[in-house]
Amino acid sequence: MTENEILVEVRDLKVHFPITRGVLFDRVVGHVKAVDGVDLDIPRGRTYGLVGESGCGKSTLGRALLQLTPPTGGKVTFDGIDLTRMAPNKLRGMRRRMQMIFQDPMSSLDPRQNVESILTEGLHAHGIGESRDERRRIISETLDAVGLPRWALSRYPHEFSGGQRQRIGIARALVLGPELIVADEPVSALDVSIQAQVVNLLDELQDNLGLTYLVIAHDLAVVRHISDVVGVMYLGALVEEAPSDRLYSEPLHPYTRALMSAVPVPDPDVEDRRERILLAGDLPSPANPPSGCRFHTRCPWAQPTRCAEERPVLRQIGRSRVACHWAERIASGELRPHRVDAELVRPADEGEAPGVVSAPTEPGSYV
Ligand SMILES: Nc1ncnc2c1ncn2[C@@H]1O[C@H](COP(=O)(O)OP(=O)(O)OP(=O)(O)O)[C@@H](O)[C@H]1O
Repeated sequence: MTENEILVEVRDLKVHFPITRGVLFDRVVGHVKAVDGVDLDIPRGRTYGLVGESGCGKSTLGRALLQLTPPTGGKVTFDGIDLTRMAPNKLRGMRRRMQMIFQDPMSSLDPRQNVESILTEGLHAHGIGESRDERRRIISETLDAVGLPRWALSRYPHEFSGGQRQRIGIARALVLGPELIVADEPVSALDVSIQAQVVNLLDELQDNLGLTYLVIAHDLAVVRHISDVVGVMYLGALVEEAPSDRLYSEPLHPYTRALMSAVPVPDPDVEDRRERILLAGDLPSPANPPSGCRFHTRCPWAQPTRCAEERPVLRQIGRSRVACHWAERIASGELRPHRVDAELVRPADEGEAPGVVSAPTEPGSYV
């Protein structure tokens, strides 16, 4: 493996779901542009975190990357192989190398199958293991790797706690020896106390097995600790992508700043003074996205020129890629946030400091 070898390359990926109407015959009356032109790279052995509010297209992107949802356009290359042009039978063979972990292990595990049967099923489907003994060995090693005891094999999913069920879900993916794992909200159904254990397990498995992850989460804290690079999605497109430390210390896109400002800081002094940006209004419909920059209808920094007409491309600014026409001038403080159907409030002790925009929406409703 070479340093920074790209395992997954996504180019101009689009997934548009048709909206149909009609009594006798379905007519296509529009499209939900769930993913609408995404470019990203995931280096081998690294973790790409994908964040954004509900409905912005994260899951659809993850599924399209694995070709579980057929893309409408664009290209996904895995280890140099173009998956979007692959015949279905060849793609089935590739699935072994690319696995998915789901949010709710209870609904993704068949309650009628015991753990042994759940794990053996994948081995059979992909013709892994020459003999029964060989398959048993693979399964035992996988159980050890995810920290489940041997007696788990004869038990059924409902006999386990949420955290253990997620370990079964991870084992089911791992038993096939994948290189890439797409984890869609892997811990959001778990108690906070259990979340860290599962995140640590994913981390440890990556170190031991050289796995590559795409971790999808609406919770910025989950993604922060596990990701090398984080991409922020809004209405089907990436608005910012940066190394994890950089994104959290210096968010450049107004939407990223809004997301970050919703995360509480443990230090009470910093917490009192930190910028809070509550976005106005709801997420527009992906069937009818705003013109120009999709975020301009909610952006506290939207300008009278360009924003409503010209769709910004992701462009490199320092170590980040940002899709905002004004990112540099916002970062320097030259452009100030203004009222967008929202009330501008300044922290009492900060005078002319950047404004805090409060909106008549539920706090936290956008993350
Ligand atoms: N099979 C489908 N048919 C039609 N529309 C779909 C389909 N799957 C997803 N969508 C729509 O595509 C958009 C993106 O959905 P997606 O589930 O990818 O978002 P998300 O960011 O993962 O949200 P969540 O965290 O709530 O799952 C939504 O508007 C959703 O309603």
